[in-house]
Amino acid sequence: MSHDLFDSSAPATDSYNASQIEVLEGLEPVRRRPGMYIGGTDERALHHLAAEVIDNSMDEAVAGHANRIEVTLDVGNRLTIVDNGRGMPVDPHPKFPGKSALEVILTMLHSGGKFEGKAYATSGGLHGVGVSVVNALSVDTEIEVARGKQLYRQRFSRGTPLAPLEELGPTPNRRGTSVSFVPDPEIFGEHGRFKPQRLYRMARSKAYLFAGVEIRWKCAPELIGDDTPAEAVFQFPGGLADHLKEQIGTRECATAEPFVGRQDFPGDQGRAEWAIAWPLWSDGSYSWYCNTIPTPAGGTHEAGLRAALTKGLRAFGELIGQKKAAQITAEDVFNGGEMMLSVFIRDPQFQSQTKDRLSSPEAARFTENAVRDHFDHFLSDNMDRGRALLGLILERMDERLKRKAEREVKRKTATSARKLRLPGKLTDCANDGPEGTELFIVEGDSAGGSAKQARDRKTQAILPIRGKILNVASASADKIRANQEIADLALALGCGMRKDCDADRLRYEKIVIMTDADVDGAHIATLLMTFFFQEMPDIVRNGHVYLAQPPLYRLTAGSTSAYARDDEHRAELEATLFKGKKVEVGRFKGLGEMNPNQLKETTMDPATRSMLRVTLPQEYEERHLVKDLVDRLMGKHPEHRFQFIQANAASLDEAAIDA
Ligand SMILES: Nc1ncnc2c1ncn2[C@@H]1O[C@H](COP(=O)(O)OP(=O)(O)OP(=O)(O)O)[C@@H](O)[C@H]1O
Repeated sequence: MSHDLFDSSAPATDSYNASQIEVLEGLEPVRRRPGMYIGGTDERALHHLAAEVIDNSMDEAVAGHANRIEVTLDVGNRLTIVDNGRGMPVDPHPKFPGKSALEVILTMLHSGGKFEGKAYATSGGLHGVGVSVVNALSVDTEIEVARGKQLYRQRFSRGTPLAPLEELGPTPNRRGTSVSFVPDPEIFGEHGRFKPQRLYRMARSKAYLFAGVEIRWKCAPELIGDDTPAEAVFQFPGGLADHLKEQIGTRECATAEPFVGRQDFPGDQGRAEWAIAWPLWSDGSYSWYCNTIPTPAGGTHEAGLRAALTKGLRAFGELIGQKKAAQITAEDVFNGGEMMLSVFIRDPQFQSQTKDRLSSPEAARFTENAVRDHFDHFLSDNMDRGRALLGLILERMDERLKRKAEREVKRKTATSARKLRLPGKLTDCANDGPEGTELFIVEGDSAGGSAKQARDRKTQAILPIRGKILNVASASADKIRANQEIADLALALGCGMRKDCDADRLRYEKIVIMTDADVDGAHIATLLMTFFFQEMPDIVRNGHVYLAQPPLYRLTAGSTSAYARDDEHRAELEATLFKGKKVEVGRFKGLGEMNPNQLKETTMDPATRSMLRVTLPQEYEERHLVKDLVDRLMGKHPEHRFQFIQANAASLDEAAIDA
């Protein structure tokens, strides 16, 4: 059966067929779009490669299989991470004949041992993507595995194995994995080099997060430029508390001891550890982790901590009769605090492969419950300590409320002061600030009345002007200054005139000249444009001035009706929409004749109206001739006008002469 849609005479689509549908295999998608996997190709992304490999060794440690990790940066931008864990599996993979598990891990996305929670309980790895991405984006990767007293090795370049897995012979005293790689300059550029200081900090913070691991840092001396040591050993039996102590140094805090704790979640679901202090002077510092992965953007574990601390302080306030404490917000508790929170949970969910933010919903409840109990004890076991902390937080709360009240007063006085200076006949819009607001300059009071009803009160202001305003091109400066209409206009716009004109101070985003669609209306619009050009040229140049396009006719036939801007538009509508129909034509004598709904629909509502933006003719503007043109057309000497009309008459079409 034939159908128009399948018509063979349709334009050829031969080139769009199965051959156009690509499936990126293996690690190709990673090289094509590295950003999807590591968040870009900048310095941060480069260091993300290091984090992926270190995280794998940390997962081995947290699972109880490793207690030592070495991080070594060598010349040639080579980074090597060695652990003494179980070693990546090397046996042939049952699903991929001829390939070892190691090769599968390194060359296939979504291969890993952390999906099921059998080999690891609370791991940072979960997507099975990390080390294969590192491999794809490295020009030289070398993996060594010591397992079952045997040593194995395989090398790769840009994700492709250079040879099959080699068995190198016995290694009786060694076990674990070594991953050594050089990031690909094709991806990260020639300048994409590891920064010793960044790696050093990364290695150190990992050690704080898990007391059961020792991390050794080594860096080729020629790479060390700053005060980063070339060698260091990190082990922190006190975990986060050690880290916090170092960070606080000798600063005085609200409580002599920090709030430090650790709590398992019920049902073997993981645990939370935290270390928090409130120095008297601090800008605040926050470190959140999940399964040793830093989550700088926070997430659900952080939300749980917020809730626990805020509710805990409010409850303590109630306990000691401090009613004010009910108004404490998380902002009061967090601002100026130095906080570290590390949770370990099963099967965590992050917002992306770069794991910046934890999104597992259960982490909020687990963390809140775990912390809350300890915090209640921290406050009430030693009442002086509780009072001291509550005192500091209440001070911060008072400051916040004071700032808020001041802002409120400032805002109010600013608005009322401004309102005082505004002309009486201006009907202003409710929104403060120019964004999205419009001033309609309307001809005559009756049109002003309709416009007031038709406007959007929030964003549209109305300024009615009476009849023809002064022609500024032929008036003296004194006369202009003395003119009330112009003074009102200038006040409403707020941007100053002549030398003082500053388009940035304009009180509205758009100024819309809305006059009747007749000769008088055109004359008034011309006078206004002359005014803007001469007195406030920048607001024209910056495109703030518009001409409304009210219709001249309303055409009706039965239940169909439409508006026509001018005679030409009317003829067009009669020949199309109303073709063959008996049309009733109504002519609007002025804007004031339209009812507010019609005015809104045709001329004022941004969704349905059309407007013209007033611009300066480019070729005149470039030659600084606009002023000259305006003077000739609008200035004191009628003979110049006459000459202009004679010279240009041929180009004026009949319709214009008609008008
Ligand atoms: N140092 C290591 N020791 C033991 N096994 C490892 C080591 N590094 C990686 N593996 C194994 O390789 C698998 C794949 O690692 P990969 O880094 O690709 O992903 P992942 O850690 O599972 O998840 P993610 O993509 O979230 O990092 C791991 O799940 C683990 O089974």
